[in-house]
Amino acid sequence: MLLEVIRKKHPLILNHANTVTQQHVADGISMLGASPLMSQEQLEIPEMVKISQAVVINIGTLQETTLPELILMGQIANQAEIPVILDPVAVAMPYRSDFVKRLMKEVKFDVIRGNAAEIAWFAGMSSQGQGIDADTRIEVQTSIPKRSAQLTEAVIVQTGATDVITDGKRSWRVKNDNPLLAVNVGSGDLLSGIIGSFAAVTKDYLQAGLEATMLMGAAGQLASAKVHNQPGQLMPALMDQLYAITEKQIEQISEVNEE
Ligand SMILES: Nc1ncnc2c1ncn2[C@@H]1O[C@H](COP(=O)(O)OP(=O)(O)OP(=O)(O)O)[C@@H](O)[C@H]1O
Ligand SMILES: Cc1ncsc1CCO
Ligand SMILES: [Mg+2]
Repeated sequence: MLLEVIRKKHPLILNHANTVTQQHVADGISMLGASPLMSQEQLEIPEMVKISQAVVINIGTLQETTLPELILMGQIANQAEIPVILDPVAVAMPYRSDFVKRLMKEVKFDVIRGNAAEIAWFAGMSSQGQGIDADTRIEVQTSIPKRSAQLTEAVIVQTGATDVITDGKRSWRVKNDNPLLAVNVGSGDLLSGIIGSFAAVTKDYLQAGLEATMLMGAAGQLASAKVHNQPGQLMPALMDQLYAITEKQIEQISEVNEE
């Protein structure tokens, strides 16, 4: 298991976060044992990527003027062979689709983490979801994330009531009992940062995606049990669990099936 490796190595995770949830992302990465760094300035990107062990690009509050910075971030990381994770927030909206196409022309992404509507877009399916939220009707078909993985050559982590982790050949489902996570804006962004933390300590990005998703699911369940249906209390409780959770607890709590 990789969590103990993260806690020992304390890898540096460079994030282009969105401006809505970046505090949650930074806190979560730090609580679980890695080290977050947020940057949005193109001129410092080369020196920042150089000291990082993973790069996470979240397009939640994208701007046209930041595209060159994101390309530079991704390209330097690609050259340095450190993992690059994409969180394609609301990618099915036409302008965002175009933005991500231009980004993916220049940058190879190792892992893409999104909800079902976002992941379906990479498979050529045109559901536009509802802004940042997925259309839950298309959530659990493994064939769609598999196709997305094959077309992008990235590991796909599709989140929802059931999470799917796939490289297009092997696939796992992780079942969640955490509806409080779904209403907390930024839990997906946080998971993308956590995936960056796991990918930072292994070249097996499929395993990184799986273990990160299991951690989030297990920590989410422990936190949900503590806050008694008060979703506003969930984020601090989740942070406490990310800090304290053990690999043994994750194994005991997670409901994981390989397909
Ligand atoms: N209906 C649900 N039941 C249980 N868990 C869920 C449900 N929907 C999402 N989750 C969990 O919530 C976390 C975030 O996934 P979600 O699909 O909501 O991401 P997202 O839409 O990108 O969120 P955001 O944009 O707010 O960050 C994941 O860990 C996922 O397992
Ligand atoms: C609400 C919202 N809008 C843009 S990014 C974001 C956070 C969820 O990704
Ligand atoms: Mg999202």
